Amino acid sequence: MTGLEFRDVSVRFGSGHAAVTAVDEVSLTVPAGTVVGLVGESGSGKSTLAKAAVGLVPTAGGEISLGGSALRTQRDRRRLQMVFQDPYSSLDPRMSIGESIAEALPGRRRRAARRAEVSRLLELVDLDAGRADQLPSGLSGGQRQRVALARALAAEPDVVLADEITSALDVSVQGSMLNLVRDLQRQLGLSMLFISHNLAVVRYVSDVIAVMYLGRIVEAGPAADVLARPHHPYTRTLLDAAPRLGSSLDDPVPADNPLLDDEPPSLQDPPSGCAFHRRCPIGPLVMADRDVCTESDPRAGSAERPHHAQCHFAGDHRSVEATAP
Ligand SMILES: Nc1ncnc2c1ncn2[C@@H]1O[C@H](COP(=O)(O)OP(=O)(O)OP(=O)(O)O)[C@@H](O)[C@H]1O
Repeated sequence: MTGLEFRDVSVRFGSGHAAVTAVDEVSLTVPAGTVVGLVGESGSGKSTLAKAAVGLVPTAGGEISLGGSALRTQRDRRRLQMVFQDPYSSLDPRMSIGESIAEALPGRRRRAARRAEVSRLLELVDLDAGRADQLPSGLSGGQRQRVALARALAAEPDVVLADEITSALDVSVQGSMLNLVRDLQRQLGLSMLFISHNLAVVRYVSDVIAVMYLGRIVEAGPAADVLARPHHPYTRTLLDAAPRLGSSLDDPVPADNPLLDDEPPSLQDPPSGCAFHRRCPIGPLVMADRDVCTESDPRAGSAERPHHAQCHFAGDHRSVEATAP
């Protein structure tokens, strides 16, 4: 079982002058039993990549496979379950939470068996089984998001795609949601693509971190490695901007810091060479070689190593800075 694999996947929206490549030849694997954190600014293409996997947007190229087989039909894609940011709109307000979860259970079951399974799932997400008959309106945002997660798990997915599942929650309950994700991963060996624009959140749950910028994965690797030795200047910028989480999540998750204070370039008119060169903090330090950053696309040089980055100076920044005048 190789997990979920994106190979050279592209997604385009619009046509003619208005065309944008929201996902640009992305390759990424979510190995079985692993949480892969996908981080990047708003508009970098994170949601679009996940939506392509579940068939909500069509791909313009590449292949998405699960366990080594290409996902082609909606039936194949049911092995993936997506949980969205907004727990208010993702549950039917007229259905009890028990009914919502039961609806996602595969196969036919007797009533008592369904109820038992719903109870098990509610308890799995730390909700009292006695709540099964409540309507979502009786629940807080954090509780609804737990129900949304239970509903996703009810479908017995191979991979859960969690898209900003803590962003709409009160800062004070984000920590317990992240703890739940971590517990579930340990308990069930869950495979997850965990999307957030907040690196402080991603670092808490992820085994692997992938960094997305302007439709591309610009760096990916084992989480500890990426955090300790970021190869790409964009990742370093995100790290500098991310408030640190302590070793325990008893404290609320720190509020978001703006990642960078300027806007990312337009997808309609992407920069030449390296897509990050106009904002790159090391650009001015490597003046002599700067043509390479403005003229040459670094992706051509990136290797398929466990920790890799699309930067002409990947891994060299510290020495570049040390030798800069
Ligand atoms: N249905 C669509 N039609 C046209 N453009 C779209 C569509 N969906 C997304 N886009 C564009 O694709 C780009 C990537 O958007 P996407 O939502 O995937 O980014 P993101 O990294 O998930 O950010 P956010 O957290 O803000 O959703 C953006 O420029 C967005 O405007």
